[in-house]
Amino acid sequence: MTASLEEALNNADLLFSREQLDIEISRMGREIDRTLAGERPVFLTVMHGALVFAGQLALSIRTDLEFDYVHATRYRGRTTGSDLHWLRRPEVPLQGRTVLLVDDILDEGHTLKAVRDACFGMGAKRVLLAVLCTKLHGRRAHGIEADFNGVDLPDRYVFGFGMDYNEQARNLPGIYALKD
Ligand SMILES: O=P(O)(O)OC[C@H]1O[C@H](OP(=O)(O)OP(=O)(O)O)[C@H](O)[C@@H]1O
Ligand SMILES: Nc1nc2[nH]cnc2c(=O)[nH]1
Repeated sequence: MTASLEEALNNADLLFSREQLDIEISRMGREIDRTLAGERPVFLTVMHGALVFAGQLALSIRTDLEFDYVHATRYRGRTTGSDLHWLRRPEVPLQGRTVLLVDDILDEGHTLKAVRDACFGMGAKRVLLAVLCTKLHGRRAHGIEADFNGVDLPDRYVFGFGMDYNEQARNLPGIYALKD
């Protein structure tokens, strides 16, 4: 049975506060500006998880951005991933464009790998990956890593700051991890 959010919080640790994440996201914005060197990218948010992070990251980037979003989900409210379901593909033409792909978490990497490949399939010339957090373990899909990363995480299920615990907790202002 699904635990309530209260039960989950009683069985979780706060890993990163909002204040700590604010600092890292501002740093990422500066790094992204330097890398873009004035080029206007498609800022492609992967819904739902990236919603909170993407808004804050966009405000930390000074280069102008063209917004679009995709909706792809592999976990669908559960704590283990399965096959990827596309609910929305990019609308903005990506031919010849640099895409800044924005997601909350790089875990096993299957989601971002599939979305990145889809962007290349639509003609993107370069796809840069920006994630709020990266989970450290040996299960990453081959050939996927973040170009811009906020914080590293232990190998535990996390929620908050856009990430869900059974579709709860996305608006918690920090990253929490379930105890093992
Ligand atoms: O690296 P992976 O193991 O593929 O996992 C990362 C993905 O999992 C989460 O999405 P989820 O499928 O939970 O959908 P959501 O964004 O709606 O929460 C998260 O937002 C990433 O997109
Ligand atoms: N909420 C959440 N989504 C994920 N997607 C992949 N890993 C995770 C995780 O630890 N938490």
